[in-house]
Amino acid sequence: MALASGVRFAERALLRPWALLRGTTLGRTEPAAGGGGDGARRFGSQRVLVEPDAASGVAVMKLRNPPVNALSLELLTELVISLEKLENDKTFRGVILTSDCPRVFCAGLDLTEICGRNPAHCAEYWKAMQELWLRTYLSSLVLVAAINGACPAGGCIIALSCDCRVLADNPKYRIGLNETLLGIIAPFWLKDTYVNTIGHRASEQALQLGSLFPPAEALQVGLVDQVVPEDQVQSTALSEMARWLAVPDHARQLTKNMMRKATADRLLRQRDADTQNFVSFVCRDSIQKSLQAYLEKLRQRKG
Ligand SMILES: CCCCC/C=C/C(=O)SCCNC(=O)CCNC(=O)[C@H](O)C(C)(C)COP(=O)(O)OP(=O)(O)OC[C@H]1O[C@@H](n2cnc3c(N)ncnc32)[C@H](O)[C@@H]1OP(=O)(O)O
Repeated sequence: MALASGVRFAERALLRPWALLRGTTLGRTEPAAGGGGDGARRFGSQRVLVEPDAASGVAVMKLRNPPVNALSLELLTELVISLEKLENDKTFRGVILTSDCPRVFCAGLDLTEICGRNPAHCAEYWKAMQELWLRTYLSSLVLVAAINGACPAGGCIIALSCDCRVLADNPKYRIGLNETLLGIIAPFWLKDTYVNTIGHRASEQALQLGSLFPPAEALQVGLVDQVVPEDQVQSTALSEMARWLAVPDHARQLTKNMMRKATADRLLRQRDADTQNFVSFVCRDSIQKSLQAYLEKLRQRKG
C-alpha cells in the first residue's frame, strides 16, 4: 500500500549515521515465554524489549532502562532502531509503547547526558532526541502509549508523539512538561506538540508553570485519552489499538501526515540551528549549575 510521498520523504530524511552507537546490542531475537512460531518471538535490544504478535499485527515495545527509563543516548538509539525495524516489516500496523520499569514510564532526558559533558556530546545527544521525536511523531504505524508510571518532560513528549494515550490511575503517575522547574526551556517543537494536543491557552499555563498533571487532571486537560485502573492499562491500550486499526491504513496514514507534517517540517528545516541553540543553552555555567542542583536534589530525595 502506497504511503504519502511526504511521509516517505520525511522518513528518508530521518536516516542518520549516528544510529550505530556505542553500547547497543541490537537485533537479538529470543523465543517468548511459552512461545513457538515467528509471531511469538521477542526481539529488541538491551534497553528496548519488543514483543511482536504477528497474528494481530501489533507489537508491544517496552522501555527497560532501569531505574527510571531516563532517555540515555543508548536508549534513544535503540528506540529509533526498534521502531524502524517494525515500520519496515509489513506484518506490523501498530505498536503499544510501555515501560518495563515499575512506577515510571520515562523520566525524560537523562540529565547525566547533559551535565558536565562537552558541547560535542550534548549535540550528539540532542540530535538523537530530535530523531526519536521525528520518528515517533511521523510514524506510519499506530502508536498507543500505555503509560504505566510517572511521565515527566521527555517522557511526556514520547507519549504525546503517539496517536493515543492510556494512563494508569495512580496519583503518583503525573504527566506534563516540567522543564521550567529545572530552569530549562522546552524547544519550539516540544511546545508545538503540546499546543497540538491541549491547545494554546492550556499549554501557555502548563509550560510556564511546569505543571505535572495527576491522572484526572491530565484527562480533563486532554493530555491523555483514557485513565483506567493500573491492571487495565494494557488491555485498554489493546482495545484502543483495535479501534485505530479498524481504519484503512492508507487513509489513516495520509490523515496523520496531513495533521502533523507542518509541525515536523518546522524542525526538519532548522535541525542544526535547534541543536546549536540547545548546546549553547545547556552548556552555560548557570544552566549547568541548575541541572547539577536538580540532579543532586533527586539523589538526596532517596531514603
Ligand atoms: C533545554 C531543553 C529541554 C529539553 C526538554 C526535555 C527535558 C527533560 O526531559 S529534563 C528531565 C526532566 N525529568 C524530571 O524532572 C524527572 C526527574 N525524576 C523524577 O521526578 C523521579 O525520578 C521519578 C518520578 C521519575 C521517579 O521517582 P522514583 O521512582 O522515586 O525514583 P528516584 O527519584 O529515586 O530516582 C532513581 C534514580 O534515578 C535518577 N534519575 C531520576 N530521573 C533522572 C533523570 N531524568 N536523569 C538522570 N537520572 C535520573 C535519580 O537521581 C536516582 O538516582 P540515584 O540516586 O543515583 O539512584
